[in-house]
Amino acid sequence: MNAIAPPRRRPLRVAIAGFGAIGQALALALDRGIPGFELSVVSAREKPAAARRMEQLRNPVPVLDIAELEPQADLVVECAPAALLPSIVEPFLRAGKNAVVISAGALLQHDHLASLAAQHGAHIIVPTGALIGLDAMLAAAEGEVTSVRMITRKPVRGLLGAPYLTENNIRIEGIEAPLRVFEGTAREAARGFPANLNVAVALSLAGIGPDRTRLEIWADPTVTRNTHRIEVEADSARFAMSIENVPSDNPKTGRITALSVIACLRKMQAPLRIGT
Ligand SMILES: NC(=O)C1=CN([C@@H]2O[C@H](COP(=O)(O)OP(=O)(O)OC[C@H]3O[C@@H](n4cnc5c(N)ncnc54)[C@H](O)[C@@H]3O)[C@@H](O)[C@H]2O)C=CC1
Ligand SMILES: O=C([O-])CC(=O)C(=O)O
Repeated sequence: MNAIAPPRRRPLRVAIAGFGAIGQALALALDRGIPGFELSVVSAREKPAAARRMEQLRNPVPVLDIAELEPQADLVVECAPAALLPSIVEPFLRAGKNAVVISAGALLQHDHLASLAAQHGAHIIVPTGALIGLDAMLAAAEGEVTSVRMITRKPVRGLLGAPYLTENNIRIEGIEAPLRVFEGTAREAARGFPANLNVAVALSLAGIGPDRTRLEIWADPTVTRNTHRIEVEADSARFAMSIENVPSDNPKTGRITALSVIACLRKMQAPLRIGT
């Protein structure tokens, strides 16, 4: 007797909102093939430039405005400037569709998004991104966590333009030794460094929240990589981890970030899923 073949589900159509360092790398990966997904549409600020970048794909897709994405896709991957987060994900959540969010820092200013997802049976998924160890952080947070501390060191050009530096008149151009530019909570860091500290917010959401997660930021002319060290004290374990990220075309963004999004999508459809 022939075995009955399981029904073949059609691939999930992916919209990429933001066609920059992360968006382009993800588009190329989807174009090469991630099982269970197909790229259906992207959004970019400058359409002619995006159309030129689209030529790198074997199967080019339309470049539309953010407001036009939802009907064209089953899932959105947000990889745009943080301020655009609500306009990108709200239409998808309202339609009961999932959103992968990489501008994690902006979630703190828009906590209605999680309620919106719950109301419509949708999910917001935050990949580990440029960080390390969210699996251990999530597991430890099932028990008692006493402290979470993160120390970030970035080359000067990875921090230039951060509102906290401007508001506090902190000049980092031309410094010759490491300078600690911030000490505070993940919530304060997200406000002051919106394009730099998504990782601290992701860590805090996995662990003990943005008001108890402590953070130091150093502008460091001696490093070439964005470096994050995490130190956690919990009743289940003590752990310390660090990651040194090779910058992508965008000096503020580590190359591993796009790879984390690709791995996150792959895991969503995988028959065998590894990690918390
Ligand atoms: N969670 C994490 O670990 C990390 C998160 N990030 C965050 O991810 C986001 C994307 O980062 P990158 O790809 O490096 O940025 P990027 O600056 O290279 O790309 C952003 C893209 O969004 C596009 N864009 C701007 N306005 C738009 C509009 N109105 N409509 C459509 N597209 C628009 C820009 O043209 C640009 O191509 C940023 O918010 C960044 O802070 C970055 C690194 C790590
Ligand atoms: O390390 C990186 O590549 C980026 C980073 O800090 C962030 O956006 O949180």
